[in-house]
Amino acid sequence: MEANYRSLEQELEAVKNRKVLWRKITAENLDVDYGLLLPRLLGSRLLDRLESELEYFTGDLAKIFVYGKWHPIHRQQVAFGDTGLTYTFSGNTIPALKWTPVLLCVRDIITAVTGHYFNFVLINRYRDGSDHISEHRDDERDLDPAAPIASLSLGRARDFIFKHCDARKPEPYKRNVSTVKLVLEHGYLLMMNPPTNKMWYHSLPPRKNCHGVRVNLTFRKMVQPS
Ligand SMILES: O=C(O)CCC(=O)C(=O)O
Ligand SMILES: [Fe+2]
Repeated sequence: MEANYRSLEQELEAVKNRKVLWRKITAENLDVDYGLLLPRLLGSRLLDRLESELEYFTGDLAKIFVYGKWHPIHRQQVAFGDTGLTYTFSGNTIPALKWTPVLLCVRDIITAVTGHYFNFVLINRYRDGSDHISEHRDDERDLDPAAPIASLSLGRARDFIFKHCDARKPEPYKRNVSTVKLVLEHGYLLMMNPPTNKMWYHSLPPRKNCHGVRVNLTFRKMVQPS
């Protein structure tokens, strides 16, 4: 009775030919594309697989160092990538674990659909609406500044907010630049294209009434260790 059964990897492979209908959103120095990559059931199958096979970092790798103190992160986190890559952000350095077959498969479909190459993925797991990520820019030295970041969302939909750096400044430097809000939904891919991460902060704020897990995969291009 296996004739009609296709493995997750085979199903993902078929997405390589998918024509994503992108919605482009632009503002001053902000350039993002947003579109459905994985049909609902396939997205759920992928989420189930990640939920059963991923183990998230613990201990020092699940902390950040800000304002002179170590803090636990308000979400779970793990990273995979090419051998030897590390990612230093928020005062901590995390290593890339060896790619799993399914993560390589997802990376390759994103490359097929977008034309961009990635050697690293940071995975964030939000257990419920109290897990979140604060305003930040992904502009670290380890990242290739000319490459986009591809962010795949699975599970519970969450608000995602972009804020221009000048809108965060104190008076009289502050400028009134409107925030850009998106709801990141199950199966959708968000491309953050340069120079977005130079000028715009982004966050996934806590949402008290949101119950359920969200897993987000941000595929990135790191500059190789020299
Ligand atoms: O969970 C998300 O959608 C975004 C995560 C993020 O911004 C990051 O890992 O840098
Ligand atoms: Fe980010």
